[in-house]
Amino acid sequence: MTISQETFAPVKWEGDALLLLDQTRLPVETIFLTLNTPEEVWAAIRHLQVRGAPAIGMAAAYGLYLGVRGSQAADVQAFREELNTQADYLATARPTAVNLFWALDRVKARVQREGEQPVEALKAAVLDEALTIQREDAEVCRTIGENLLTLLHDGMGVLTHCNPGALATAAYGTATAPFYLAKERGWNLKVYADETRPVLQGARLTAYELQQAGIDVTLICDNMAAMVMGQGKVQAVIVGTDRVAANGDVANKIGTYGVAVLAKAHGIPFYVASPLSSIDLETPTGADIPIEERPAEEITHGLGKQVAPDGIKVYNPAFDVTPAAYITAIVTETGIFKPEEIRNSKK
Ligand SMILES: CSC[C@H]1O[C@H](OP(=O)(O)O)[C@H](O)[C@@H]1O
Repeated sequence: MTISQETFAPVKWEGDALLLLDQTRLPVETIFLTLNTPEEVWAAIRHLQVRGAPAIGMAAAYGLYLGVRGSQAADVQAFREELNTQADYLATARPTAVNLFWALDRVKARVQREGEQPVEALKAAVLDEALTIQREDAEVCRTIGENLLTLLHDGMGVLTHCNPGALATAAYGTATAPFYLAKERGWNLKVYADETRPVLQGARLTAYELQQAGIDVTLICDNMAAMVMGQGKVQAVIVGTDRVAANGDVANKIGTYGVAVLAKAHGIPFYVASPLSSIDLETPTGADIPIEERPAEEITHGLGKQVAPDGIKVYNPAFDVTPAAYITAIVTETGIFKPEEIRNSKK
């Protein structure tokens, strides 16, 4: 690998502050923000300065610590109430990626497990759990990559959508993890990255991180995916996810459903890379996944340039749901699963 995974770390706890790589500035500028309050973390998540399900969870966990590190709570109960208030606030940043809620719940459960400790010890436990979430995510993503590699071979063409990359995780990414591991093994996978309108995570982030790592990546417009598949350039599709429902339906960046239909039409396997932290067995089906709608300006003023008439009606769902029937397999750190059997991934 020509570049360290550290380069892409979306968030870093350094000293006594949260450093956040502002992903709205990539690929042209590499700007790190120092965040000191939960309000700043909330805004960074909402405005996609940090994005990607695992990275959102990590940022929220650190945001929770920023919210309680100054607590003057007189006892454990009062501290827990403050913690819950901050968690409830951070949980309103974005609705679809279950990792946001998973991470907040995990920190709260850690404090619950600590029992009757001095408040200062509980604060330390909050930070420790946030650090642990980030540390574990890197290993989870590498394992997902190793499991995905068993489905691929040297020289394959693989299409991906949005940025399920190192920038969305602690390292390696989920769907991009096999690309990095293949590079380490000397394989030459040919990656086709959908630009992913309207926010262009594929063009701005996936193309950037894979190119920086010396991986063979070709950027295409979303409307070119069918042609690339029809030309036989793609032998597999791998995408990330923001939430997997109990029946194997998958919420992911808008446009994923269309790619899955195209893959099926071309007889191309469609894999979803998902850490267990993105699998939500409490959500029965894809129809129950809240889909975030984002500002019209993301479409009418793409990257600041007006491209549509004033006052035009806009529909801007940030995610769609791919039915389990279009998914060949969901690949987690615990193995490779048929979507309808995703419950087994957590056994
Ligand atoms: C590995 S999770 C990445 C996931 O998150 C992206 O959405 P957003 O950029 O809006 O946070 C997209 O759905 C990716 O697949």
